[in-house]
Amino acid sequence: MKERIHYLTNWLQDKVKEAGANGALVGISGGIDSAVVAYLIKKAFPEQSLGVLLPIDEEVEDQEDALKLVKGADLDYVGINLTDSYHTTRQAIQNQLKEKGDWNEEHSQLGGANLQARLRMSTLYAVGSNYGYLVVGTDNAAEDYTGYFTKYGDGGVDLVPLINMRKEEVREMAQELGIPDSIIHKKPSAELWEGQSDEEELGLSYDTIDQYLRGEEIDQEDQERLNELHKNTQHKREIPAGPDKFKGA
Ligand SMILES: Nc1ncnc2c1ncn2[C@@H]1O[C@H](COP(=O)(O)OP(=O)(O)OC[C@H]2O[C@@H]([n+]3cccc(C(=O)O)c3)[C@H](O)[C@@H]2O)[C@@H](O)[C@H]1O
Ligand SMILES: Nc1ncnc2c1ncn2[C@@H]1O[C@H](COP(=O)(O)OP(=O)(O)OP(=O)(O)O)[C@@H](O)[C@H]1O
Ligand SMILES: [Mg+2]
Repeated sequence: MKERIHYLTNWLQDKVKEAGANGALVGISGGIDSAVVAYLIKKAFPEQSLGVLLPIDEEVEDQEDALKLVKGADLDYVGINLTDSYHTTRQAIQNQLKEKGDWNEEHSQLGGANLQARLRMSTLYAVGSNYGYLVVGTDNAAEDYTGYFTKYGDGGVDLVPLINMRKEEVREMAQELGIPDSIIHKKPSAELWEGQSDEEELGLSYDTIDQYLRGEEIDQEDQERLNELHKNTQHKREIPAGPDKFKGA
């Protein structure tokens, strides 16, 4: 793991240099994926890295794990509360669509969740452009394979250092980096609604997804679910589709 940490640190330095950028930032949720990225960018750019805390329906001061993390990593940080922006935008959308008679209540939870992820993405880019920093994402191999991220939300980033790492490898790296156990053993959650759990929503455990990613066989029912998730989210792993060049007159 030490070598892999060294490899990713060098890779981050190379990519930032290639881009002519000054450093890197990451959104800090208090979960393990952003914790590992936080430690990596601090190693790569000790004086030119930033953690960004973006609570929605919570005060910055109440983001205990996120604050513990940035302090433990000795990472410079900023907290920007997006609660008002989120509710104002969501309410405006809902009001107008209700007025048109088109509001779809069934889609509203997921719509709100994805709006949160995209507001965070817009904020990270605005902060990044202030410092000349690249936006570093936290998606791992399991999330990438299942498409478990918001297109242009948490998936909208410049660099994805953990993209080849299974969740078990992220945990192992977190241990090596000295990330607190309370963060490592926390139940994975996007926290986009009350009680959300990655594994419940996916219908698969990370252990099962990791097993598949290690090239091992998994239950047929799990394999079918995994195939369905992967197939339905293919569009998220590609650049937007455009037609072939028009060859007519
Ligand atoms: N075939 C296709 N070709 C091109 N575009 C296609 C498409 N099918 C859908 N789309 C587009 O994609 C949209 C659906 O994708 P998307 O907007 O991403 O939304 P969707 O995949 O429905 O939901 C995002 C999922 O990621 C999870 N998530 C989000 C954020 C963070 C985390 C976390 O772990 O922290 C997890 C979230 O809980 C949810 O399960 C559609 O509304 C449509 O615009
Ligand atoms: N409150 C928040 N403030 C800043 N960034 C956030 C916040 N919530 C989510 N994010 C960003 O969205 C990313 C996706 O969340 P995700 O839940 O997949 O990762 P995680 O919380 O780090 O780990 P885990 O998957 O184990 O919960 C986070 O890693 C983080 O960069
Ligand atoms: Mg999380």
